[in-house]
Amino acid sequence: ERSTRSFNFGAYHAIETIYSWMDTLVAQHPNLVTKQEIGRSYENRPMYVLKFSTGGSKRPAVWLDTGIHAREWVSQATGVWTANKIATDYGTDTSVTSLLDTMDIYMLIVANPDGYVYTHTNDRMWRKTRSKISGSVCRGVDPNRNWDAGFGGPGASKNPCSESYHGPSAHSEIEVKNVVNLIKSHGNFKSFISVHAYSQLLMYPHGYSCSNVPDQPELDSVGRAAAQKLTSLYGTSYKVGSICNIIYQASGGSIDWSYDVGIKYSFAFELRDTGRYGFILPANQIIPTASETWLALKHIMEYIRDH
Ligand SMILES: O=C(CO)C[C@@H](Cc1ccccc1)C(=O)O
Ligand SMILES: [Zn+2]
Repeated sequence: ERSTRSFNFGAYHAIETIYSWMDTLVAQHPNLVTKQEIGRSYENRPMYVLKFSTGGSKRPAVWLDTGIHAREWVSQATGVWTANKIATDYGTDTSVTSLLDTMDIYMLIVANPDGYVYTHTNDRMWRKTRSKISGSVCRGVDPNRNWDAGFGGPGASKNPCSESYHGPSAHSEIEVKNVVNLIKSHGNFKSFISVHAYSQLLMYPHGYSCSNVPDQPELDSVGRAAAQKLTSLYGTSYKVGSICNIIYQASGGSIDWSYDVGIKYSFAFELRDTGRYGFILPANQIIPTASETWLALKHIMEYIRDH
C-alpha cells in the first residue's frame, strides 16, 4: 500500500491511484476517517465518500464535493490534498480539532468517476457524465444541471449534445441521485460546498434566478471574508457573488438544490486560474491552489461552528 507520506499531492492521478490512496488515509486515521460507498456510477464505478467524524451521531455536517465536472482536474486534486490536510491537522491544529469535535465532514472527491476516467483515456476536455441518451448519438448529462432546482429552466440545454444538457429529468443521473439520497437520509447538513475550476470565484445561490435569496446578505459577507482569507496566502484574487449575477444563469445546479432543501451555507468555488491555462492547470499549482482554498473552507466551517 502506498503510504500517504509518500503520496505525491502535487500531481494529477488516475482514479485507481486516488481510490487506493483513500484506503491508506483511512488506515492511517482509523479513529477519524471512514470510507463509505454511497452508490455506483452509470458505468458501475464505486462512488466513495470520506467521512471525518470524532463521534456523536448525526452531528451537524458539512458536505464537500470535488470533480463533478470531469475535466476540472485541479478540483479533484484539491479534494485529495484537503482530505489529507484535515486528517493530519486533527489533534494538532486547534481550530481543525475544535471543528471536528463539533461537526462531521463528508467529502466526495471523485463526484463524476466515469467522466474522470474518460478524461484520462479518451478526451481530456470531457465535462459531463457518460450516460447513454436514448434517441441521441451523443452521450452524457451535465451533472451540474441535473438537480431538482429550477430544473430545465433557462441556463441549461435540452440538446443531448450540449455541454450543459440537463438530462431527461431531474436526478436522472445516478451520480446525482446517490448524493441526493445521502443528503436527504442524513438530514443534518448545514453546509454544501461544490468545487469547480476555473475562474477564481466564490459563489452562492441562486444560479437559476438572479433575484437575491433570503440569506444573501449573510452568504455574501461569509463569502467575502472567506475569499479574503484565501487571497491572504498568495494574493490570488477572487470575486464573490451569486452564481447568476457573477457568471451566468444556470438552472439545475447542485448548490441551488441544497440551498432550497434548507442547507443555508451552500457555496460553489471556481478554483484557479482565470484562463491562462484554464482546465489544463499545471500540476505545480495544485498544492498552492489547495492551500489557499483551505483557508477559505476553514473560515466557512469556523463560521458555521460559531453561529
Ligand atoms: O462548470 C463550470 C466551470 O467550472 C462553471 C459552473 C458554474 C456553476 C457553478 C455552480 C452552480 C451552477 C453553475 C457550471 O457552469 O456548472
Ligand atoms: Zn464545473
